[in-house]
Amino acid sequence: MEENLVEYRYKIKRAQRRELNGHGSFLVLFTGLSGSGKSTVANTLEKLLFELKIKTYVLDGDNIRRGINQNLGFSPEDRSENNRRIAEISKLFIDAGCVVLAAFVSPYKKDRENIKQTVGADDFFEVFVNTSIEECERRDTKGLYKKARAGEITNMTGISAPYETPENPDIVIFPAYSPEESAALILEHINHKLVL
Ligand SMILES: Nc1ncnc2c1ncn2[C@@H]1O[C@H](COP(=O)(O)OS(=O)(=O)O)[C@@H](OP(=O)(O)O)[C@H]1O
Ligand SMILES: Nc1ncnc2c1ncn2[C@@H]1O[C@H](COP(=O)(O)OP(=O)(O)O)[C@@H](O)[C@H]1O
Repeated sequence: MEENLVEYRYKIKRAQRRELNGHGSFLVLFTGLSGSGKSTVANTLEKLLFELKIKTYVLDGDNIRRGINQNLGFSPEDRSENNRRIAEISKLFIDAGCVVLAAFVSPYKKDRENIKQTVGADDFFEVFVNTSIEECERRDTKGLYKKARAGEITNMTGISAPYETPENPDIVIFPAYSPEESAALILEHINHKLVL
């Protein structure tokens, strides 16, 4: 990091923004294989929160990679950098008073740990979307698994790149739950974080 940088202390603080919004702000990180249901559940939860007049924002792997992270691929180093930037973006949104719903494969334990450290443990909630590789491959919503099996995609998580299962997620979601059930369950578990 550049050593001649001094943090400018903003006059309006995070606590004041939370007060203005009337609710807490934090990151809900959805991690799991491609096709596990991260985006579906994150967007279903956002709808529930939106209806409760909670200020939210969804950060989704595919979308972020089409914009700010378009220079990154799927090597372990690029995934780490992708996750690092997501953490920093989440931190800004949390500072702005929003509940951030981030849906990323985030396959490495170290990267998820770094995200937690960046936003702070109190402002971090980890959702493991525990859908098996077999089920994700059966869904193959984007045709990526087929391409990976054909050798057209390298570094495909679950096929030719690892997914390190979360050891201590705050909640685990299974495919037996409908997206609505999953969202409602997560809401129950994050409710206390919303209360100021
Ligand atoms: N090789 C490989 N492995 C995994 N995923 C791949 C790959 N290539 C492309 N995609 C698509 O990119 C999305 C995953 O990007 P993420 O930013 O979430 O991944 S990571 O956290 O940096 O590992 C992922 O989105 P989701 O399907 O929503 O998970 C895929 O659509
Ligand atoms: N119980 C479930 N929960 C979430 N998604 C499910 C479920 N059952 C089937 N699906 C389907 O699986 C797919 C998951 O895709 P998506 O949400 O984009 O996953 P990811 O963001 O993890 O890649 C969607 O087509 C969704 O409709």
